[in-house]
Amino acid sequence: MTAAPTLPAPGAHVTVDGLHVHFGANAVLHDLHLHIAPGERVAVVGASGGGKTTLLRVLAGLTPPSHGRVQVAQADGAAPRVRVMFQEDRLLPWLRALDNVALGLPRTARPHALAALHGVGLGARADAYPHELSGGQRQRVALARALAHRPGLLLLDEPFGALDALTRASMHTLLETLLDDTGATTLLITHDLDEALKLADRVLLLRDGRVAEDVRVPHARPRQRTDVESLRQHLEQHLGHA
Ligand SMILES: Nc1ncnc2c1ncn2[C@@H]1O[C@H](COP(=O)(O)OP(=O)(O)OP(=O)(O)O)[C@@H](O)[C@H]1O
Repeated sequence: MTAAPTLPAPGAHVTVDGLHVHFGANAVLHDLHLHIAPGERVAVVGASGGGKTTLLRVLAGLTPPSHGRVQVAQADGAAPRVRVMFQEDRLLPWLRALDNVALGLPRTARPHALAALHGVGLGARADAYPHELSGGQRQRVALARALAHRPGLLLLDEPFGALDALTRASMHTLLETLLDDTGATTLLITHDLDEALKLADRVLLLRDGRVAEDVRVPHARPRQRTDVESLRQHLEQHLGHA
């Protein structure tokens, strides 16, 4: 019998070598190289249309590379579990919150799905349909669904972009706690430099289809604004030219 995936997966290792993605004549990613260590949290920023979502989709296996090598590997050799969370929650409207979280998990993992829902503070709303939840609550269900699969690699595409500032701030705190618990390697696409500097260990700036800047964020938690202010200014300056 196959065991239910109830144990945390160690973070996956990501290797991208010489990645090119073309859509017809449009060369979106051009000789991109990237290594992400297990458990690392990387934010990706850059101009609109600069290829951030394309990179995420390649890592998710949704867009094939035109050239190059992309590898997502678990340290223990297990098949990597990759989950994606988008700006819109993509919950199935006809399924209750718990059923949305449990979708794709074996029946034996249902208690685990409920635990994930508790983890995002929505254990009491397990029977609610998506339309009965607020936007922030639906994103929390989406986050529980992503994490219930114990991903080795969590890919987040502007997951909090549609939320108000207060809800976004509480989602940041929640995400940090949950990532500390799961150890998932994380790639976060964001337009918000403050969000990038708050949540990530590294910030990558994409320009001309490549990684133009790769900066490490000081590790102190909670981070003080002064720790990251010079980094923010540095990235802002480069974003201006992205
Ligand atoms: N399936 C596709 N077919 C053709 N062109 C595509 C496809 N997907 C993306 N593109 C093009 O690739 C380029 C990069 O798009 P992508 O969504 O990766 O950028 P982005 O950096 O995520 O942008 P944004 O910050 O606005 O979300 C754009 O010019 C876009 O039109």
